[in-house]
Amino acid sequence: MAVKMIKVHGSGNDFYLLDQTQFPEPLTDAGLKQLAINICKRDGAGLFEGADGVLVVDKSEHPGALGRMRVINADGTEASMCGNGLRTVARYLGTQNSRDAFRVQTMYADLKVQAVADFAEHVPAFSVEISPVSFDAQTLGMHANHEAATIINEKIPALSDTLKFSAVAVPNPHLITFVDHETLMGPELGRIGKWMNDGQNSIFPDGVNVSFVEVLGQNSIFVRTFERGVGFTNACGTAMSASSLMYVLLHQESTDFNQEIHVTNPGGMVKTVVHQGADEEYWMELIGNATFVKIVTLPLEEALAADYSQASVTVTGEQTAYENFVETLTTA
Ligand SMILES: N[C@@H](CCC[C@H](N)C(=O)O)C(=O)O
Repeated sequence: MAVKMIKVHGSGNDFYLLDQTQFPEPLTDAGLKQLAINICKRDGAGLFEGADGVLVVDKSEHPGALGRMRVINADGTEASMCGNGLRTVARYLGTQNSRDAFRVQTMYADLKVQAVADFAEHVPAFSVEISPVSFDAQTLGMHANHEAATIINEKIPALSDTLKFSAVAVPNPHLITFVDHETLMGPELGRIGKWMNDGQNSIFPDGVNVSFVEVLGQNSIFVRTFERGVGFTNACGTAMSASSLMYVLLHQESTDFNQEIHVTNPGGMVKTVVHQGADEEYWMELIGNATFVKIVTLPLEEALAADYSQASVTVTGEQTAYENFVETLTTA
């Protein structure tokens, strides 16, 4: 049996999108994990250039949801959400069903998604809802500062003498700190990110996505992320949403809810808007590219055995358009 996957990305955070409805029976969780570990490997060991994870699309039984998205990280662990991935899944399901605005089932919520104006020619873009938000240590799987119930803009002395962290689940766990440019580009992010995701530390035993954020100007931030289950990525959509939330909450003197925030990252840019709902709950809009790079087909048995010799590929041409778009960001 052949498996068809689409290589996609949002801000350079890249995935293989696997529609399980192509199979007579969906793959088992063990099969999905093995596939993700095999095909995502970098440096020529995976399928083509590898990926940060696999986006698994399934049918949804939920009324109003056009489909379901599961996120398998490159190391085979499953994440509750993926903001950059959701935009590409929204594009995939929207095209299949000729719909512009709908919901997608994710692990904890059926999230609103919507097609928006292209970022540039052949750079289609989507807006996706990021929620639910929680600061609760139990939800985050966090054991820090003598079992503090929340950590918002506070030092975690075990991690760093100087940095102040905020821990927030959106709903996957994030640790956010605002830093100067030197710290943004320095070694601390790698040190803390690797340590918090070693599976042995007592602060985040299940791991956490760690982001360093530099404020570039009013409603303009740069986010660099070390992702749980992956490592350094070009961008992490939920991290950029969590960082935008903390930017609004901690910089009320210069910004507020419902304002568009320009978020740059090593792979490009997105826009975010932070909202506070009627019940005081926070939620974010994440708006960015949903790029389909190529379509890859290979025998399933071979993909599961990490043999890519019979893989065939059709390139869409969208990556060139995306790279041209990113070029305009650096020359603007
Ligand atoms: N890249 C994603 C997040 C993927 C999941 C993350 N690695 C985790 O384990 O929580 C995004 O764009 O949000």
